[in-house]
Amino acid sequence: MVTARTPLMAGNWKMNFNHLQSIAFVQKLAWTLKDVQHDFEQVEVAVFPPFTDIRSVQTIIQADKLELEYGAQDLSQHDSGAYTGDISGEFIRTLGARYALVGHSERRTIHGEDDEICRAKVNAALRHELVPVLCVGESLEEREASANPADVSIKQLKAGLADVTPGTEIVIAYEPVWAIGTGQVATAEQAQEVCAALRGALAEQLGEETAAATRILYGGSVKPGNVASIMREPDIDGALIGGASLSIEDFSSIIRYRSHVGA
Ligand SMILES: O=C(CO)COP(=O)(O)O
Repeated sequence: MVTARTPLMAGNWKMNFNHLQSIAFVQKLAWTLKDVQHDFEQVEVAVFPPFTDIRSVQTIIQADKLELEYGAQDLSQHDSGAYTGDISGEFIRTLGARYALVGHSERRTIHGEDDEICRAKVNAALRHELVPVLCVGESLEEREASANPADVSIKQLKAGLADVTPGTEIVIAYEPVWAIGTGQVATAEQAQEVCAALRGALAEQLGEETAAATRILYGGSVKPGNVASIMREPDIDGALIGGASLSIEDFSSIIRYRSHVGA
């Protein structure tokens, strides 16, 4: 059973793996975790496949009774109708998904999604009983231009959660843009500083109780070699992993960070 702030290791596949590859990957991941006797009560594992893979991932997880969770990488802010190319939260929920990413920096920069769109998408996810994983984070220019590295993330968090009520399950992912896909991971101290500030902002917006129960993930060049030090920080409750989540070896090693020497 997943309880509040059970560490969450989430693999964001981005636009990788077609549905056949996704089947092979999820089966192999499940076997690998079974082999190492992964304890799913200690660490929750979720994958975020492309939309076209979700049905296949659902079928494998249900057929083999796997304890993996899954979610979508995005969703429409609309529920149905004339929105060519959009995917409704209702469709995603009907496929048994638990999560939906909102406002990943690649959506914000490549697809022009601003805070208002993210706010509408958070609300759409909640309307359809999906847990929104709101992604926030600053670019290098924004970090250098600001006295407080958490400013941009706090602004994005407050805007995205503007309509959320206390006690609602949400997940926050702090992903500094300069650390995504660059191999330049934030130090554990840098990540902790912003995640602690985000928890403070959550407390202001939704109250202490919700802030204390909400998982805040770090994302940006998480690898087997750096995950244990990141996970030692008190305000970091998991990781959102891009590149390394496409390798069974790396992703399962990240999931098993507790077994790393010195962890
Ligand atoms: O964007 C990310 C996850 O959402 C991070 O990607 P990388 O782990 O490849 O840096």
